[in-house]
Amino acid sequence: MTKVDIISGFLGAGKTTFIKELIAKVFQGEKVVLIENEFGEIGIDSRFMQNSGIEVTEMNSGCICCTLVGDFAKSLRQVVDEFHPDRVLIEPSGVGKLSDVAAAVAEMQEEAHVEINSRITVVDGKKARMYMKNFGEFFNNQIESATTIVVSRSQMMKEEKLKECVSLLREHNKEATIITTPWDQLSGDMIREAMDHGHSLEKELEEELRAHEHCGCGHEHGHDHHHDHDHHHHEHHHGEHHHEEACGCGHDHEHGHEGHHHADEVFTSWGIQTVHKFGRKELEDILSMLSTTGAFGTVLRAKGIVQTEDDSWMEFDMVPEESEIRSCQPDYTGRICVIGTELKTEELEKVFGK
Ligand SMILES: Nc1nc2c(ncn2[C@@H]2O[C@H](COP(=O)(O)OP(=O)(O)OP(=O)(O)O)[C@@H](O)[C@H]2O)c(=O)[nH]1
Repeated sequence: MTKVDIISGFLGAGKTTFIKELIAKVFQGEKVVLIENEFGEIGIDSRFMQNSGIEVTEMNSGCICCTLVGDFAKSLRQVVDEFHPDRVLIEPSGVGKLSDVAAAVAEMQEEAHVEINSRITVVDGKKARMYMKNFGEFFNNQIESATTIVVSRSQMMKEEKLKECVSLLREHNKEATIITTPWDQLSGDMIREAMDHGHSLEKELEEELRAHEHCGCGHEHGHDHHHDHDHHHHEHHHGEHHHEEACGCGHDHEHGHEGHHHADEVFTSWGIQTVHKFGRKELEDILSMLSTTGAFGTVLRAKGIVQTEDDSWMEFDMVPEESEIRSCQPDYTGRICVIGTELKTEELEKVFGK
């Protein structure tokens, strides 16, 4: 039986960084495959995993919980058949709904010989309040569906702010283990323990689900459930399709007060491959403009790898109010990906597409 751990989290939360930590500290000696789903068409992240010694399957240009759900099921089956791994890590795109991804895995648990071990959500502690308010439909779903929540950037937060963040998370999930200690201070055993707690929650949920399986509405219900134990969020999964209409079974099918959208109805991405050689200052200025002006739409994430004027290479990461540029090894070509809402692609083209 292959264990499946789903590591979700909103755009730029720290999923990839946390997965690196898991591979280095927790899954040593295990045969691990990572299925990585990027919303943008230009994949950036797989290169970060190149030296980690694990197999990486990339799925770009859409969301494995909506447009790519069929491809995703196929990929999961394929990696299990081909590699017989001990563990498959799934990194959904930052705008994926964890409940939908988990439902897609749950649907094929038996035939693919996999079992969900944990549903982890990485949360940028500094932005939790803002994302809850602005993108609650996606952000809260990831919180509500998690068995373990990992707060990133907690080392940059004052105690008061961290407390506030935890109580916000608790409003949406009373059961999950919340990791607030910076993960680089935790031993592999401690992280595993927090995940195993998630595992027992997952089992409880499955049992609870079996007990409630038939509500008599004639619809097939997915194998997923919010575990805030209030039943306002009773959600129905219908494989690839999401029905908005009332089904008359007497349950409240509201998908939270925010409505029910696919990620590609709300978020857009823009990307290019480029041979342009950027100056460090030039790149810094662009990232600062993306993050502080509305001239490019609402930019929630930018990342990439580009060549520099002196023929070395740099990779960059930008989330609102935070950007980072690092030197790195050369890549086969320069690549840039930007994700946000109402992106002004002509403006992005002007600054990046030289
Ligand atoms: N200081 C600090 N930076 C962090 C932490 N976690 C992530 N980051 C930074 O945040 C940026 C995004 O991190 P990623 O791990 O790529 O985030 P992601 O969730 O995989 O992002 P997507 O590509 O949007 O899915 C990077 O610059 C990281 O170095 C953290 O705990 N502390």
